[in-house]
Amino acid sequence: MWSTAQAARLYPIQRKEFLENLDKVIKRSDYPALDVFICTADPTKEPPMSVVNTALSVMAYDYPTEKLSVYVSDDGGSELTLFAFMEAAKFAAHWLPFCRENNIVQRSPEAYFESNCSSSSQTFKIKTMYEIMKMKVKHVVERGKISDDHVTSDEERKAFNQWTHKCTSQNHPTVIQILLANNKNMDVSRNFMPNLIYVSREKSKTSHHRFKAGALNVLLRVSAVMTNAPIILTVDCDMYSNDPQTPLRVLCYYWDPEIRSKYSYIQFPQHFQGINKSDIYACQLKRMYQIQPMGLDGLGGPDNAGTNCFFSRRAFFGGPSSFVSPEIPELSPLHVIDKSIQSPEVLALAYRVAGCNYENKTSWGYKIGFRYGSLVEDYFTGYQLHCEGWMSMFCNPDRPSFLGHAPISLVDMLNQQKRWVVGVYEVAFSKFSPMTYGIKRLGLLMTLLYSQYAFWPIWSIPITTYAFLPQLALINQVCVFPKVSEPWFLLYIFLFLGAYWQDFFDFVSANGTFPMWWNDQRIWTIRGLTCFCFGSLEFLLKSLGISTHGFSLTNKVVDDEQSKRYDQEIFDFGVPSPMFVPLTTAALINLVSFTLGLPQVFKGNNWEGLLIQMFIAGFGIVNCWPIYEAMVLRKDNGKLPAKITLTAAFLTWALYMVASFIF
Ligand SMILES: O=c1ccn([C@@H]2O[C@H](COP(=O)(O)OP(=O)(O)O[C@H]3O[C@H](CO)[C@@H](O)[C@H](O)[C@H]3O)[C@@H](O)[C@H]2O)c(=O)[nH]1
Ligand SMILES: [Mn+2]
Repeated sequence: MWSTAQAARLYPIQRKEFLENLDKVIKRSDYPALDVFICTADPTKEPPMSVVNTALSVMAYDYPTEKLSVYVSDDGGSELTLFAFMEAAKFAAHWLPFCRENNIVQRSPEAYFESNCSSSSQTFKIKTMYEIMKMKVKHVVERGKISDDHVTSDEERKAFNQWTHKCTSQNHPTVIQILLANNKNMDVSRNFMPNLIYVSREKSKTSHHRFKAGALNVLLRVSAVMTNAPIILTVDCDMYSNDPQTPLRVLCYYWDPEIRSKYSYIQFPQHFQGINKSDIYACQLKRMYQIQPMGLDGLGGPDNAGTNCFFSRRAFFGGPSSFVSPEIPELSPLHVIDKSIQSPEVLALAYRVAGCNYENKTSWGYKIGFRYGSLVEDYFTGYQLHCEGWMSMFCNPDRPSFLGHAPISLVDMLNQQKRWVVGVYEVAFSKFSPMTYGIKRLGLLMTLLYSQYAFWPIWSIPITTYAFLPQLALINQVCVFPKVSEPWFLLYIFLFLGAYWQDFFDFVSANGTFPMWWNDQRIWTIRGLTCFCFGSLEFLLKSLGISTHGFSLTNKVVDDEQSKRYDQEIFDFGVPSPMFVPLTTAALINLVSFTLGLPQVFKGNNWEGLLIQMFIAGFGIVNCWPIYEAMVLRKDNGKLPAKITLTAAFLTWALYMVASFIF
């Protein structure tokens, strides 16, 4: 595991773009078109207003509006989301010129109004407008239906009539709604606005919808029919643009034909907003999102992170020198659009390609488009593109190009990463495993790095071993490590200090602080005992055909009490998740073994032999501190449920008995 990570240290790259030179090379009128894909899947878990903010922030890009189209995929198939977007389209007519005329850099309205924005009367007016929209959308979402007085035109009525009482999120026809067209709709300053298109693909119980990858493939096809831009940006609904010049940065690379013919995507990192000071859940994932991609960039390119990524459309249709043509010519990246997006033929074809049976007997998801077969469709797609011979790039400007929200409760974070575990195993143990398939196509170094992710969850084996074995042995006075006086002792000290120092150094060089790093290593041990174990088990059960699993959305709604605890840096256990059981058991075993070991060591009973074990148990205790607090000291709703504590106490006793029997 350690050696796979070393490849990322060999050729790290840090890039810089010189936007001021762009004008010397390209005229604004020659900019290539850009299609933006935004995914959302459930109006209750992903508040529509947050999706609206994502969309508004990219619609306000510093980019010619006639070249810009924003497609929103609503996998929840909800008229509430459509309603929110109808409101957003109206608000955009004010927001876009406001940003342009006042040179606003923060173009997500929510983030802008939260920051110390100017207090001019114009700002006040637009803020009021935003608040009214927000209230209206919130009200509609809370009630769960759209009352007649919210529908203002026949066109809107017609759109909502597509929902019948039979529609559910898993079973409904396609709805495609052009909310803004860049040759028709003008803002209040009489400039055209970008295209804004709502897409809810057809879903039926009888055909697999392939989660996010399926949604993105529908957008790939619908956008091919409507605008067919050569550049595609994918953004999740929990992110927003934090820099309106981001597409210009992309052009700095993309405009070079040499680069265009070799590179499939340019990945921007995920930076998060609202993380507490020492990032108690290590949600920034600094290593995965910021440190490693720089290293990968020097070897062949970063893996894909699902969001904040600019793709070349061509990359979805075979390798750089082996074009795979789609089943109908209208979907080809080479196809030239000669009709307006509102024309009936275009719409009819768009409806057809969004149908749930359209992909049957085609190459979509296998040779074309985003790839199916893994819950981490982003990792898998990026990997497949690299295997086909594409390269990719990592671009990390000083001002974060995108900002997003990370889960702020422990269980949300663990559930999210449990899904990732299942996803990476789906790749690791498939015919596409980096060890067998990747190695022939990627070379050794890239294979090592892809394997590092594919086999990421096997960390649970050493972590679980270290959490229990030395401690149980300590309780029974059995030494499992060399004595202080033996030369091997030094090896352990060297490995421990070396690994921790290297880890710390990496972290701090990526602008991390000591408390952040401390939490990062704590969460690493927690993962090993929770989501890594449970994800592996889930994957095993699935492989044996005993259970199935889906894409469990990461929760994006938080209650006030929870976010207050988060701001105070207090761990949130709250729900009785089975994942907490091994964690709490480990916490108790470490405590028990340390307490029982201490008097023995003081008495001088074999202290030389037990020192490392005492150290590990002590280290475990320090790391488990929030768990003890949550177990006994706290009274709030985030404390550890009594059920978990009791189960863990029983297991601790059982382990103790078994161990004394064995040792
Ligand atoms: O059936 C689905 C499921 C999810 N989504 C969308 O996928 C995105 C990511 O979902 P989220 O619940 O936020 O998952 P995260 O774990 O936070 O996302 C990370 O991991 C995913 C892979 O598991 C990647 O797709 C994401 O880009 C990456 O940020 C969201 O916009 C969802 O709306 C869909 O469109 N359809
Ligand atoms: Mn997310």
